[in-house]
Amino acid sequence: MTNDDRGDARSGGDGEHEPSRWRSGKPAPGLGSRIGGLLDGLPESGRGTQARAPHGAAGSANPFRSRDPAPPPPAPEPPEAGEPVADASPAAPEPELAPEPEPAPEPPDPASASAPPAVAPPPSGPPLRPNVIPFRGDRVPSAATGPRPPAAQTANHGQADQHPATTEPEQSMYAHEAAAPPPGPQHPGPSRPAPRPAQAAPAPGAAHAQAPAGAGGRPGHAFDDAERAAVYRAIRERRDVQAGFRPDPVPHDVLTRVLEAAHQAPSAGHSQPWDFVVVQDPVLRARVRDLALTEREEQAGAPTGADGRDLPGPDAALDAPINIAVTVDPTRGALHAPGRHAKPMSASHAAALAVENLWIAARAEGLGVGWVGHVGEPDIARALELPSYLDVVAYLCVGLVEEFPTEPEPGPTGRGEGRPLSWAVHHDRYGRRGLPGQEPTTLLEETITAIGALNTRAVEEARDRQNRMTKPPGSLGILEDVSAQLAGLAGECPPPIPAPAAVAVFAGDHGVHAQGVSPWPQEVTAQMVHNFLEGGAVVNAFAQQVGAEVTVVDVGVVGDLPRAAGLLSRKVARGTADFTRGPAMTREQALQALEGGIEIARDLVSAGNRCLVTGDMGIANTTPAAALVCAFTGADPAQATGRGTGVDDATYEHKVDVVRRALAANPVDHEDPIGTLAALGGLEHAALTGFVLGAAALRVPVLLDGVIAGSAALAAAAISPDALSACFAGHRSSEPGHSLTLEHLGLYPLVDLELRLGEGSGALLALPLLQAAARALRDVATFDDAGVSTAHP
Ligand SMILES: Cc1cc2ncn([C@H]3O[C@H](COP(=O)(O)O)[C@@H](O)[C@H]3O)c2cc1C
Ligand SMILES: O=C(O)c1cccnc1
Repeated sequence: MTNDDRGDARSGGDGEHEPSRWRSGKPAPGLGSRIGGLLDGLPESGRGTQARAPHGAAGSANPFRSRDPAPPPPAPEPPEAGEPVADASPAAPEPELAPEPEPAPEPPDPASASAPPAVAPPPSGPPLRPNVIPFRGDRVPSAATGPRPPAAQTANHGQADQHPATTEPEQSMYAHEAAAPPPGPQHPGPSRPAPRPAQAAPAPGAAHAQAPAGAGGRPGHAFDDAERAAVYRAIRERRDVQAGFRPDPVPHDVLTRVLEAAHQAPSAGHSQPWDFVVVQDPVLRARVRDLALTEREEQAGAPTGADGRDLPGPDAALDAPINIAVTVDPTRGALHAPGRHAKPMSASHAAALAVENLWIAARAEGLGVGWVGHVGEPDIARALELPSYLDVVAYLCVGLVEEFPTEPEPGPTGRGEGRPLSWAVHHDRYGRRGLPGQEPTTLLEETITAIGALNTRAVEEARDRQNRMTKPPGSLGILEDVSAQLAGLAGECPPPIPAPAAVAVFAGDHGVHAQGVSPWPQEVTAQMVHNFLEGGAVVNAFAQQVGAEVTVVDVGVVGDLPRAAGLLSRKVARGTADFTRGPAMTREQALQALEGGIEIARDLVSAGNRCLVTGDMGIANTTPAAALVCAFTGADPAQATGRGTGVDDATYEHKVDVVRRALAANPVDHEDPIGTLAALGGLEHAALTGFVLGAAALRVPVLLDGVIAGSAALAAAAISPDALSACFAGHRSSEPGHSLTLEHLGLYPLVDLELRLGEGSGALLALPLLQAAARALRDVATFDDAGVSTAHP
């Protein structure tokens, strides 16, 4: 890195480039009008950055875009002054992940060594939580019971739960029933078979299942408060327990009740296709343990960077006093049982439901259950010498445990918080997301709304700490800016170390390849995807070196790709159209790819990753990247176009002309960044744009690779300027369009090694720098702490 380079980057960006209209900070051009009133009706504080000052020389909201000595104007505070955008981060509580109210006291659980917190009643105020029962029994919601605004609905819950008998009818979720009894039998009628008598030890409270409606002081079929709380508690506190089993025997009656619960699972045609092989023989359990050990060793060398150490300990099969293999016989039941032929998986689904019943009942009994999920089922079937017509659905380790983990089982990275419910609920059409009673939004709308500026308080704390750290002020150079940006992004100082990291390599093909802009045949895109999956590409080597995981995403490869671990199929189209003749993509295709990128960011973060790294693969993709750079920065094609994989002079001239013709064929609408992306980008560029927006919404840093990622970041910043708060330029590519991009966005490249590869290679090399910056802020002692004298004034 030279001083000259630094000087360039410090200038903050406008240079000779016309200050682009993309940086005007206006509401994201075209979004509101073109994708259905994106910002309409949002409160000012919920508009993300759309109404705020833009980045860049004209008034940067991000103090790191420029290294000018003059202090930039303070960034506006995010909606909750001084706080991270809590509801945008999976690390911060989502509405449904809100802290539990104080647990109600309850008698200690005799079967569990340490009594877990008692279940709390549903909260009495907003926000909406899952695990509430808006409607009871099996009746369809009527107008009277249909979704209500969240506040009213939750208020009803609180009141109904706390004072069911005295709740005002119009406030009660049961009001309609008080006024008019629901139709249909209140008691199990003759058409409904009476519950079967328990065959062995009846479950506690089983008698209640036969109680007439109204038991517990409530009309209808609902359980009373304590029973409902117990049901939800058992579901919520079910844990995958992989360690800490006690050798104590499991009492026969307890085990029988748990198996009885499993045996009551639903199955097509009541075929009950499961069996439960209760394994106590240490020889058999040791066989399964050995299988688990082998799997762990094999995964340690997996090419995508998965690490066998992340797998649960293999010893649970031996430590737990009982193992249970839940098997399925797909041929059991009547030949014409419903679904038998149309849905061949239905038997396995039923057996999986039996597993869940078993698991929940075991939790209620204080028994830990750990699923040995990473060993092949056929191997387990062989180890247990099962009949050939049986398949294994689950192998469970069961026993009394020292304690139940307080948090749900972590993801493969060991850090996963899981997906909030609101990400998983769709209204009518997939993609219209929201909790019951909420106005559904698209993924893109929700994402843009969540994006916010850096937290200035955390930035100031970082600056203050850096000046007190045992080093001369400013001596960590750019890394001081980096760590302060990380603090502002996280909303806390010191910020979390950006680890683990995951690189997503988005792959797509390009219609413009037909114009001869790359010396490489198009099929190299698909061939390289295979190479990534085999672990043979540069991105794999670099990811391995820096401890990142590689995920490959097919957003638009022309050819068919096989199903493979580490490959996500999100194919929007088989390549784009030739943009010298019209738009490369339709708006719908671009939106689909954008949302695909957001979804990948969400999935990687909810799996526990704390740094996202961009990667790309697509023969000819430097051509649309150059076109996007021209469109978003105002650069001329002769400035922005590079040699990509290494074209000769004649091809280079032709490539510049192709970019010029593409811009002529697709006049840029400065009010419409998504339209511009659709017209001039590629599917991987659009997905990368979504990936950047998704990371910013989650307040997780995103390390940008070269010109492909840079052109996507230009689009992301045009859609939502504060998305740049999450962006770190991993490196400076040799592609001239990339330097223009960095300058325009005011991003400072961490590495400058004349790389011109893509795939995520340059960004991965910068990962240790990003992590070191955060670690320094966290670990370096202050002068006070270390007793080191400060400089003379
Ligand atoms: C073997 C090979 C591996 C690559 N890995 C990344 N790229 C990079 O080069 C391509 C863009 O350059 P152009 O626009 O000139 O085609 C993209 O696939 C990009 O990811 C590669 C290219 C090749 C040939
Ligand atoms: O900078 C990049 O991302 C790049 C450069 C050349 C070829 N492919 C990608």
